[in-house]
Amino acid sequence: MTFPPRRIRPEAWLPVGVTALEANALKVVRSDAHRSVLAGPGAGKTELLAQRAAYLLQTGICPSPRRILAIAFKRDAARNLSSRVATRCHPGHASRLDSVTFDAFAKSLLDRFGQTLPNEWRPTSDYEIVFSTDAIIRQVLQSTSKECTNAETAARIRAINIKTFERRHVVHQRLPNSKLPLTSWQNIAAKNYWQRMLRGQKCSQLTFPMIGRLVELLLRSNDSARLAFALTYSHVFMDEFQDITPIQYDLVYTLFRSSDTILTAVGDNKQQIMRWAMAMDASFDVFEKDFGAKRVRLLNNYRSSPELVRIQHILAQALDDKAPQPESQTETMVPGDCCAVWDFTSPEEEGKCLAAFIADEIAAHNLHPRNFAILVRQKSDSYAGSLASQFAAAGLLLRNEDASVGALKIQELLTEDLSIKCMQLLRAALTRGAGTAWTNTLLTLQELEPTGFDYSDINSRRLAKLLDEFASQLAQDYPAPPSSSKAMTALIAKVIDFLGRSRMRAIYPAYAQGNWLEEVEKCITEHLQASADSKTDWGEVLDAYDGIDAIGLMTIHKSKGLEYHTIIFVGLDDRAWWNYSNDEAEATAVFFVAFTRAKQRAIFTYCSSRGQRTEIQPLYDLLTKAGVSTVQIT
Ligand SMILES: Nc1ncnc2c1ncn2[C@@H]1O[C@H](COP(=O)(O)OP(=O)(O)OP(=O)(O)O)[C@@H](O)[C@H]1O
Repeated sequence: MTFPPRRIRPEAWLPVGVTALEANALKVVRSDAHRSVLAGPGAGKTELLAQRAAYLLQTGICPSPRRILAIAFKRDAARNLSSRVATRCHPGHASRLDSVTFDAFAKSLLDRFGQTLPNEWRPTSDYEIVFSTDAIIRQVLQSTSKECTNAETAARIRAINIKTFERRHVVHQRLPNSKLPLTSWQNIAAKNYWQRMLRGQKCSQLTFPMIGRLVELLLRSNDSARLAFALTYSHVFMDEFQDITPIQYDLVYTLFRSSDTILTAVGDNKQQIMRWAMAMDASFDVFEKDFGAKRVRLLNNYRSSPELVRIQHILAQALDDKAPQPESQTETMVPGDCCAVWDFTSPEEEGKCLAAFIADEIAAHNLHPRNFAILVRQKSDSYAGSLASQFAAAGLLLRNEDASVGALKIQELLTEDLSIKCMQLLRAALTRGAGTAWTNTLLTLQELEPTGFDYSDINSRRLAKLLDEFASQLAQDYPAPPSSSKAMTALIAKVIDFLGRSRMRAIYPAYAQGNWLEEVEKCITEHLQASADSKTDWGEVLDAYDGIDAIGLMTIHKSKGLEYHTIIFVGLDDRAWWNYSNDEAEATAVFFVAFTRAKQRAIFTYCSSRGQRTEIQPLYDLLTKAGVSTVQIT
């Protein structure tokens, strides 16, 4: 694909990389007003944002040096959008899209402006990011209740639920400019908790929700910081808007409500599976009211076959009886049932049958292991062991993407920028025919240039020469993967040194936090060492690192935003869905997310030795209503 480096007239602009967009999507792409886009799975919401970025950048409607800010909830979603834009735009345009997670965005603001917070709320500049722990909350609540002179207040504080304390009483509302007024027992407890986290140790300890609240306060009370942001960003995109928390929404509101920045929010209420993590109610309604955003619906489904879309619609109606009927834009490619429940007598039989089925499908239909995903509700470890050995017996590699390597899960490590850059460089230097890796590494070097890259030939040649020299030396020093962990550590250190540690820290703020860069470096080394196990060819090692030939096993939450030819959900039983009756709506949304990852086929397995299916009967009823049959596999 070639990208125009210069401006295109808006009326001459055409979608890039897709043949067409549905009419409503095109309207949003070209819109000059706030919009909210509600659409079902596979409707092309993320694609719409990528096209809108291309439109705004290529036409100059987002004029240099102004930028687009795209905020997502997860790193892989942020990366998904930036890589779609990178394949649709000239690098000079694509580099003006900042696609970040909410947490990274809030943290970068705290790092830049945190010291301007009022005394009462100012953290130490070397603050640490922590997760709230029951032990600290318990300790704060106990000491607060002991200090209380009023017996009733003390009793109420003692009775606070530790699990929901932070959400309900600490970060539930905007912070005041001065001290928290001690007008309620909740505020007394919250104040002591803030004190403990801000000043209880040598450096402040903050959770991401606390950071969000502090940043909202600092922007509210710092006009010039707010103005700087509004001037920087002409447009803001928010994907998966159904999952936004009140903390994140308040931050967006404070930053952009009074600015000329244009906001686009896309999402699907039926895929709201983060209520446990504070996702707000009716986020689209609130946004539309506050910003005067007009709502647009998309009706196409570019992912799933017509039959899968028909079944999806029955599930969708259980979540929203007014959900419009989407229209599949793809064809059915598989013969027979595209959805079924398979009943097994034992997990061994189940593993054997699934492995044989996938192996046959790969052979018969020219599919690839990555076309399949094994999904589980949670605790992937408890399924991985036995499935992996059955799969290995059938010549298939199953990889638990949820398994930990050091401080990260494999799936998280693979979306870490440091890991991506290191693997690209190793591929470019140590494998044959790695043209794409070479190009991407050059782009990385451009991105990491200290003064910003100017796209002159002389500069491009200078970086290409640098890379060439480094790659040749690496190939000479490491003809085969090192077998000792010491040598592997030295290799990764060398690669990161070449990219430039301080530049990585400057470009990716997460790496400027504590020793996060070194933590990720350790994970990369550990995972590469494991991937190199008894292999002598660099190509095979790097493929193993990326899991290129492996079938991924992951939780439904981790599968969000992804798509596969075939998904196999293992364990449609009460034990896996143990909290089904606590929040039926959310559980049904989780089920909907799993089902809608499939392009061509969705299979659910059940094994009586793992649990009953009484509690989750409503999920089975939905499948039955859609005409999905249950097959006893013997
Ligand atoms: N206009 C289009 N033409 C062709 N294919 C498209 C179009 N829009 C999206 N797609 C493809 O359809 C699939 C789903 O798109 P996308 O991931 O953007 O959907 P989504 O609405 O964000 O999905 P979900 O909410 O389920 O994660 C992707 O493979 C994408 O490349």
